[in-house]
Amino acid sequence: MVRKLAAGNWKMNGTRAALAELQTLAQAHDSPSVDILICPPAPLLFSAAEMVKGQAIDIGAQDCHPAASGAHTGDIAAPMIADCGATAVILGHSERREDHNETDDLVRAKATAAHAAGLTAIICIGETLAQRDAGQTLGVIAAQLEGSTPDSAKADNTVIAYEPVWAIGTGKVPSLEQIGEVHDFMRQSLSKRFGTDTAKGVRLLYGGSVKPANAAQIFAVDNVDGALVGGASLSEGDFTPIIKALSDNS
Ligand SMILES: O=C(CO)COP(=O)(O)O
Repeated sequence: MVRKLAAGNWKMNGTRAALAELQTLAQAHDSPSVDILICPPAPLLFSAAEMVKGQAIDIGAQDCHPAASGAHTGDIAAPMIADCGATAVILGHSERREDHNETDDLVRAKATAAHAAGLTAIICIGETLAQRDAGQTLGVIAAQLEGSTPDSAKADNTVIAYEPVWAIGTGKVPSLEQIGEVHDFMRQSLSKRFGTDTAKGVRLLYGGSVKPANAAQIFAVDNVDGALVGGASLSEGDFTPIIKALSDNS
C-alpha cells in the first residue's frame, strides 16, 4: 500500500505573511502518518522550504519550464525549484492549460525536466463539464494521461491528480462512483504502459472542491491515494481535518 499524500495548491494566493499558516501547519503535524506537501507561489518557495526544514512537510512549485536554463524571461526552471529546497512541482493544472494554452506535449516536456532535476512531477488531468456531458470523460483522461506522462515516470517521481475542471473552486464534486471509475481507469492505464508495480506505486490524487466535510468519503474510494486541495489548503484550520481524514483512511 502506498503512503497517502495530502497536497495543497495555494495557486496565486499568499504573500510572506501566509507563511505563518505554514508554520502552524508544520507544528500541528510533527510526525504525520501521511505525506504533506504545500505548493506556494514561486516567490515563497525558498522561505517556505527553509521554514519546514527538518519537519514532516514538503514544499512544491506550481509550474516549471521544460528547459534547464536559458533565455525565457519570467519562467522558472526545474533545477531552480530544486535549488530552493522544494521537492515537487505541479504540472498541467487545468488553469495553466486554459490560461497559458498548455498542451499535453508541453506538460510531458515539463515533467521530463522535473524528473531530470530530481523533482516529483504532479501531473494534473481532468475533463470539462461539456466533455463529461458528452460521455467523453474516459477518452479525455486516456489522452491526457498518455500525452502528459513522460517515459521517465516511476512510482517515486510521479503523482497523477485527477481534477475535473468543473469541480475546481465550484463546490461541485463528482459522485463517488464517478471518482472511482476514473481512478480505476487511471490505475489500469498506468499498469498497461508502465507495468503493475509502477502503476501501484504512482499515487493518484483527487482534486476539486475537497473540503473537511467531504474528504473522508472521497478518501474511502478505491485507488484514491490522497488529494490535491486548492482553497481549503490556504488555512491550517481547513487543511488539518483533511489530513486527518486521510490518515484515518491509511
Ligand atoms: O485546483 C485545485 C487544486 O489544484 C482544486 O481547487 P479547489 O480545492 O479550490 O477546488
